[in-house]
Parts: sequence; structure tokens; C-alpha cells
Amino acid sequence: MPRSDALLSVRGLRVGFDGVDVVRGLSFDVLPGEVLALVGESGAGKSLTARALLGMVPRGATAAGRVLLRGSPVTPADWGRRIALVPQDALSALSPVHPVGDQLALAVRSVQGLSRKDARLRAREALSEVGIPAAKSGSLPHEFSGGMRQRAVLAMALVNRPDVVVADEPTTALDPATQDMVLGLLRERCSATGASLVLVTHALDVVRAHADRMAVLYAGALAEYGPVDRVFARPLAPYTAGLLATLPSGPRPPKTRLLVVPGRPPAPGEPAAGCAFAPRCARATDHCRTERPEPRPLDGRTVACHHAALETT
Ligand SMILES: Nc1ncnc2c1ncn2[C@@H]1O[C@H](COP(=O)(O)OP(=O)(O)OP(=O)(O)O)[C@@H](O)[C@H]1O
Repeated sequence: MPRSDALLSVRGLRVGFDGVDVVRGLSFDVLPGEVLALVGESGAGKSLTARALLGMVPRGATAAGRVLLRGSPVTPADWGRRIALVPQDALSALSPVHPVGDQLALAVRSVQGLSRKDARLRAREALSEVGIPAAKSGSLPHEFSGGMRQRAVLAMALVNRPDVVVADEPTTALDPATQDMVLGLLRERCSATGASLVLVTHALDVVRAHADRMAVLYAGALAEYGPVDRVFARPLAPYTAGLLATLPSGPRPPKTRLLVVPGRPPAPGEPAAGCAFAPRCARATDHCRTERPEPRPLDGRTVACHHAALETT
């Protein structure tokens, strides 16, 4: 059952290719105004999950499950309006040949149906909310610095005042100082408008600094999901513990992938049964290899591990 206080609820989300699910029945809630991080290794299904929230799965993919906004199914009319995306590649969100202000105004007009004048005003306001002066609204994206272009992308996502912003590794390609600026700004703007933020990231230091709760994905399924403080202080799923053990003390250079416990995640479609993490898990038993652990509430979070209960005794 979705939480009654949830803004966005995802239930039984599946995304697959050629009949093989790579996101395998994911359920989680996003609370009003919170920052929820989706974290996990490369290939865990973070981006597909984020994109499924906006009906943007790649061509050839099948998606199933429910996405509810304030208890009602999300419809295409909500995409870009009530749920907005900050994509990984800032440039892909902006046309190279149209002034940035015009692009924002068009997004406002197509979603809200405002007059040209009002749309232009809202576009300028949205740019100024992310620190881009009105005088710059006539510039083309390539005339902006990298950081300013990223801020323009945030303005594009926020211009229609969405309830939920989904940010897919919004800072991966940026240097650490710009990463921090962009994430801080994104959080600040979401908090100013009361929007929730779903943040896809590899970087655990980003999760710790910016998220309220975290959903740890492994091979397209939930390993652990709960408040960041609680999960960091005492991870209960062996995969989460392995992941957190890799946390570097210093800043992470851009584009670094997380390297965790030895071994590799299963390829799509394997294993057929049991816990997907079992081949890498020091605690795995025959039970783990034959029966998939269902997510269950434990110690203030949700954990999918047959052995996690032992950790509390
Ligand atoms: N267009 C596609 N065609 C076929 N398979 C795909 C496609 N996109 C993703 N996949 C499969 O889905 C898996 C999950 O992809 P996804 O992009 O969601 O992972 P991710 O956790 O976001 O990884 P990364 O951190 O590297 O972006 C991939 O490992 C791949 O097997």
C-alpha cells in the first residue's frame, strides 16, 4: 500500500527489454518536500527507474507498474508539468539554436497556455531564480559557461513549478565545485517551491550531503531504503554495507564509477531465482540462492535480505 502521506508512489515498477526485466518490481514513496536519492552501481536500473517516472523509457523497452501522484495515476499531461526531469547531459535539454529564454517561454506556453508576454516574464523569473540575469535570456546555450548552462537546465525543469523534480546524475560531467553549486541550488529551489527531489547518483558523498532518504538498488531491485542517517549509521543489507565501505574521505573526481565488493552484478535475466546479490555475498546461504528476499520493514527502513533480521539481535 502506498503511504498515505506520499507525494509520489511507485508500486511494482518493471522495465524490461526483449521480455527480460532489468527493473524488477520496484516500490518506493517520495514524501512531500524531501530529497530521495536513488543509488547503486552502474546498471542497477537507476536511470530507467527515473525515466519511467516521466514515461521516458527508451524505445523498445516495456514498462509496467503504477506511478501515483497524490494517490492518482500519473498521466502524460503531468510529465514536464507536475513531474520534471533534469537530465544527465545538460546540452540535451536545450536546443543549440534557440535563445535560452525563448526555450523556457515555449515550455511555459506549451504546458500552461500562458500568453507570449506572460510566458516570457515567467521564463525570465525562472532564470533569475537560478542566478541568471535577465540580460542573458537572449543568449544561445553555447554562449553560457558550463555551470551557467547547467543552471539554465535547472530553470527549464523548474519553470512550470513541478511537484517533483527527477534529476538523473545532474552533475556527473562537472568539476566538484560546480557539482556542489548545482546540487545546492537544485535543493534550495526545490525547498523554496516545496517540490520533492528524486536524485539519481553514484556518489555516496552526494547522498550524505544532500538527501533525506535513500533507495539502494541492486540489479533492478531494492536492497535497502530508508533515512540517510539511519542507513549510513547502520546498513542492514550486506550490499549496502559493501557499498558504504567504499565511501572515499575526499571529494570524488567527476565521472568516477562506484566500485564495490568483489564480483559483478548479474547480467539481465540472471539469476533466475534467489537473491541477486547472493553470488557476491559472504553471508549467502542456500535459502538466499533459491528464494528472492522480499523487501520488509526493519529498524525504521525497508530491507530485502533474508539475514538482515540477525543484525538486530
Ligand atoms: N536502451 C537499452 N537497451 C537495452 N538494455 C538497456 C537499455 N538501457 C538500459 N538497459 C539495461 O538496463 C540496465 C539498467 O540501466 P540503467 O541505465 O537504468 O542503469 P543505471 O543504474 O542508471 O546505470 P548508470 O549508473 O551506469 O547510468 C543496464 O545495465 C542495461 O542492461
